[in-house]
Amino acid sequence: MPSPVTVDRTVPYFPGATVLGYPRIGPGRQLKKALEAFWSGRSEVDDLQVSLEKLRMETRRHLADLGLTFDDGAIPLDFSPYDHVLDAAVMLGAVPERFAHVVDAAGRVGPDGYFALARGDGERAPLELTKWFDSNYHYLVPEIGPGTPIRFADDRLVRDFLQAAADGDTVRPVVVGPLTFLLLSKPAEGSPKGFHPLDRLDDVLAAYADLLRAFGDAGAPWVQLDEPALVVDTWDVPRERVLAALSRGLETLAGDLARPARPALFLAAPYGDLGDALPLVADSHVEAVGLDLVRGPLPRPEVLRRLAGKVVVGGVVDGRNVWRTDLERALDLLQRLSDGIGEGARVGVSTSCSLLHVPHDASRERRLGLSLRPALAFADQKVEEVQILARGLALGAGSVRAELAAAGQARDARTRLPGVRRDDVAARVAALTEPDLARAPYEERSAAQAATLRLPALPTTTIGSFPQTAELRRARVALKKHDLDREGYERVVREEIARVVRLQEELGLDVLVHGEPERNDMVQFFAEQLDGFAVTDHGWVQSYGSRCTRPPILWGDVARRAPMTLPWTAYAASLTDRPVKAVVTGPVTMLAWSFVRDDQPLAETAQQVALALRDEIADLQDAGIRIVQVDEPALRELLPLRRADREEYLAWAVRAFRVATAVAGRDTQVHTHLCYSEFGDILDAIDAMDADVTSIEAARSRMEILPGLRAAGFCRGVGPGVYDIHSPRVPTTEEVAGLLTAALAAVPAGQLWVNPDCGLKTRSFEEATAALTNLVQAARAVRATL
Ligand code: MET
Ligand SMILES: [Zn+2]
Repeated sequence: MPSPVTVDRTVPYFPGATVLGYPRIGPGRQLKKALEAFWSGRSEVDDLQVSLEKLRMETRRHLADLGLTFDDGAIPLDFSPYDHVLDAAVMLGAVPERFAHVVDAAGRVGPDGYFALARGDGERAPLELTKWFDSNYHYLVPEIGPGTPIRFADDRLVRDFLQAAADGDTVRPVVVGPLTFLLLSKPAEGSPKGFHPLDRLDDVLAAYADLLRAFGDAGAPWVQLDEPALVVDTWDVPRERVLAALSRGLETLAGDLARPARPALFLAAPYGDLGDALPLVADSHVEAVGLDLVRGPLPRPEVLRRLAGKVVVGGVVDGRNVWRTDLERALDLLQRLSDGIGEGARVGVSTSCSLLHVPHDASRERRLGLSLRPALAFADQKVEEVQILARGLALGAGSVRAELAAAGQARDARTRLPGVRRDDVAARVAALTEPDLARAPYEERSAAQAATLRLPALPTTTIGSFPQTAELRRARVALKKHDLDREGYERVVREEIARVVRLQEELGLDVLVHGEPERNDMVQFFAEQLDGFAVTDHGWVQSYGSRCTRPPILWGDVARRAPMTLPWTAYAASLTDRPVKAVVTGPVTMLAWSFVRDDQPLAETAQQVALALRDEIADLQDAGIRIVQVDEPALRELLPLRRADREEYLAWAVRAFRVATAVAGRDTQVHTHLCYSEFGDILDAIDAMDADVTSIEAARSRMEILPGLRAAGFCRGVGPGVYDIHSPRVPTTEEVAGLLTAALAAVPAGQLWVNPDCGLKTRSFEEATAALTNLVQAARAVRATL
C-alpha cells in the first residue's frame, strides 16, 4: 500500500556556496553568434537548439570545474535564449492578443514565435523593452490584461532541467517570481481603467504552483524564485498591496503547496534591502532566503532570529561590480549574520545578485597589465570568492588566511596606483561654482538659436549613430591587429562620414550628424581617450537578447587628454551647409555603463567626467559647431530603487549634466537624448537639466510620455522618438504621421522635433534609409497642416 504523503517541513541540504546566476552570453559570445546565425537564416532551428544546449552544458561543466557542486543545486539553471522575463511570460502562455497565434494547442511557443515576441515580426510590434531594475540589462515587458491567458503552459525550463539531469547535473532552476513578474508587467492594451496586472495574482500563483509541481516531479531539489521587485518601494501600487500579495504568494506556493509535492524554495531578493518584506518571508514556509548584503544592511537582530528555521543565503560578493571582494569584511559579515540568527544557523554564501551583469573572466584581460588586473574579479573570480568565504565560514577564518590576505593586498595595491588620485583633477572639481553651472535664460537662448540655425517647424534629425558597415568593422579589426595603420583607418572613417552626410542631405534631414563611425561604442570610445578609464578585450556583458556591451573600468581620476570627437564632427560640418549636431556621451551614462571605482562617491566621479566633457564642448563650440547633444540614456537607469534615495541622486546627476553643458553660449543649442526607460517619475530632473532640446524614447510606448512632460511644465524642445530602432520593422509614413499628430495633441508645434527613438547603429542601411525616408515625408506632411 502506498503510504500517504505527509508534509515535509524539514529544510533539505543547501550548498554552502552558490551564485544567484551566471552570464548567459558565453565566454566566446556563443549565444550572440547562435542567435544571429538563426535570425539571418544562416542556420536552421535545429542548429540553434543544439548550440543553445551546448552552451548550457558547457556552462554547467565550467561552473563545476570552478568548484561549485554539481549534484545538489549549487549550479543555477538561469539560461534564457533571449530574456528571462519573456521566458516567464511564455511559461505562463501570457502573450498579448496580437501574438495569440504563436502559442500552439499544447500551450508551447516555438522559436519563431518566441523571437517574434522579442523582436516583432514585420507586422506586429514586439513587447516593449526596458531596463531591469537599476541595471543596463533590458527585459521585455509582459502585457497582462483581464483576459490574458495565464496557466502553466510551456515547460521549457523543466525540460532544460531534465536534460541537465540526464547528463548527471542536478541544477537549481531560476525563475522570475510571481510578484516580480506582475509588477514588471504593464496592462495589456484595452484593459479597463484601474486594472493592474496584480489583479491577476491568483491566476499567476496557480500557474506557478503547477510549475513547482512539475519541478517536484522532475526531481529538482531547489527552485530559486527571484523577487527583486520586493526591494523596490516605488511601484505604482501601495507598499501594503505588494506586501499583501507577497503574503498570499508565500501562503499559496510555500504553505498550501508543501514538499514533497514541490522542490524546496529559495526566495532571492537581489538589488537591495527587503525591508518590511523580510519578516513576512521569515514567517513563511520557504526553505531559504537570499539577502543582498552588498546593497542592503544586515537585518535587525529580532528579524534575524526569526530566520532561524531557514537557510539564509548571504549575498556578500557584489554581482554588480568587478572589484575583488574585501574577503575579510565579507567573512565578518557572514559571521555576524550567522551569530544573529543564533544556534543552528544555516548560512549559505552567494553573490548579491546574478552575475549576469559582469563579464566572464578577468584572467583573460592580458592587456590590463599587472597593475589593475589583480584588483579585478569578474564572474569566474567571484565564483571562487563565494567558495573561499564558504570555507572560511565553515572552518574558521584561519582556514582561508592566505586567501584573505591576498585579497586585501590586491585591494590596497589598487588604491596606490599612480593616477588614482590627481591633485589637478581634485582642484578643478573643488573650484566649480554656481555660475559655472548656469546658462542664459531659455527665452534668450531660444531666440538666439532660432536666428542662427533657421530651422523649419518640426525639424527632423537623428540621434547620432548611423549603421556600422561591415567595411568599417573590418577596418577597426585590422587597425587593432596592426594590419591597417592609423591613417588608413581614419581614411575609411572619413569616407563613411562623407557618405552619411550625403545620405542625410538626400533624405532631406534638417539637422545632420556625422554618424559616429569612429565609435565602437558610445561609452568605450570616450573611455579609451580619457585618463582614469581602462578598457577590456573580452569583458562582454549582455544588454538584451544578442546585444552585448563591453563596459570600461573607471579606476582613477578622470581627465581629458585631447579633443575626442571634435575632428570628426568638424569634418562632417565642412562637407555641408546644414547644421551638424555634435554628439557626446554624458557623465551619468559614462558612469552607468562602466564599472566604477568604489572608493569615492559617484557624485564626485561624475563631476570629473563632466569637466572632461565640458572641455570637449568648449572646443566644439570654438570650432563653430552650434548644436551639441549630450546623451544621457542611462539617467533613469541609476535612479535608486528606494524613494528616499532619489533626490540625492537626481541632484548630482543634474549637476553633472550642467557642469558639462553650461559652457555652451546662448546660440549653441544643447540637446540631450534619453531612451529606453520610463521617464515619468523624473520629469522634474529632465526639466532641471535645462537642455534646449530633449529627445526621448516614445515609439514603443506610443507617446505615453508627452502628457506628463506637458503637465510638468516642460517648455523647451522635445523630440519623442517616432521610429523604434530596436525593431527591424520599418514604420510607414502614415504611422509616423500618426505619432506626430498624437504628439501635437500634447506639445505645441514650436517645441516638437522629429527623430527616431535612438541611434541607428543596430540597423542596416537599407532599413534606416527606408525608415528615415518615411520619417522625413511624415514630418513634411504634418508640417503642411500646421
Ligand atoms: C543608447 S543612446 C545612443 C545614442 C547615440 N548617440 C547613438 O545614436 O547611437
Ligand atoms: Zn538612445
